Amino acid sequence: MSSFAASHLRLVSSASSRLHHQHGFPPHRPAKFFFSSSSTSMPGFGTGVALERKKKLSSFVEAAAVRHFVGSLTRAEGLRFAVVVARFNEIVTKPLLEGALETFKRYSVKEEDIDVVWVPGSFEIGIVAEKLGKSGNYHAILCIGAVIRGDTTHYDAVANSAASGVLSAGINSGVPCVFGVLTCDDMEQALNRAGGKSGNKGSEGALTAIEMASLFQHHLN
Ligand SMILES: Nc1c(NC[C@H](O)[C@H](O)[C@H](O)CO)[nH]c(=O)[nH]c1=O
Ligand SMILES: CC(=O)[C@@H](O)COP(=O)(O)O
Repeated sequence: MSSFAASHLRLVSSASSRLHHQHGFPPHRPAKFFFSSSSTSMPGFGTGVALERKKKLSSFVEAAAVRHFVGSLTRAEGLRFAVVVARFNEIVTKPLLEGALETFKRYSVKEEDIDVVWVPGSFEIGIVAEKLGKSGNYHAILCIGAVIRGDTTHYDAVANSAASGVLSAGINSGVPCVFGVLTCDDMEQALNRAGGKSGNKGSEGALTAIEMASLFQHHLN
């Protein structure tokens, strides 16, 4: 398992209903908005170490009452995803998509819970992501593209539009939209990030999509 995934697993949320009752917060959203099952704790929470530190560090006492909400990578079953992929620079976006699909599979997302939508270029990703988000059919949308610098300022326009398009799609639809669009100076940089020596950013994007989908579905719903 990658260190990225391992750190997610360590960060599984924990808090006790005792704290909930003690502090009576949030008054309007009781159990449902609260932590879900996990025996794994934030480091130091509810342990002898925490009690020891409580005595020494009054600020830690306050910190112990703070509730942490983190999406889980191990509760992906049943979550539905769309992947919006740009055909432009397909030699890069195809391996990014493959990396994403492999990662979804590895984290127990079923093939029938994933739809892949192709668009001409990264500029077109945002509008499609927003429509998919608003459809109510998906828990998260992963956006994949590769913008590679040319001779003119066209690169900046496409890269910035893709970023703001994906951001707007998430905000306007209320569904997490993940930015898996490479913005590279040359093809070598792009291929290195599509399964080459710098990893696969499509795979990383899938992990982010699972975490965000879980956060929304299991904690913020
Ligand atoms: N140059 C790149 C583009 N350009 C195409 C645009 O995304 C768009 O399809 C066109 O302007 C029509 O609206 N797309 C990329 O994904 N990557 C590029 O490097
Ligand atoms: C986005 C690009 O880099 C490319 O398609 C445009 O290249 P150019 O700036 O050389 O026209």
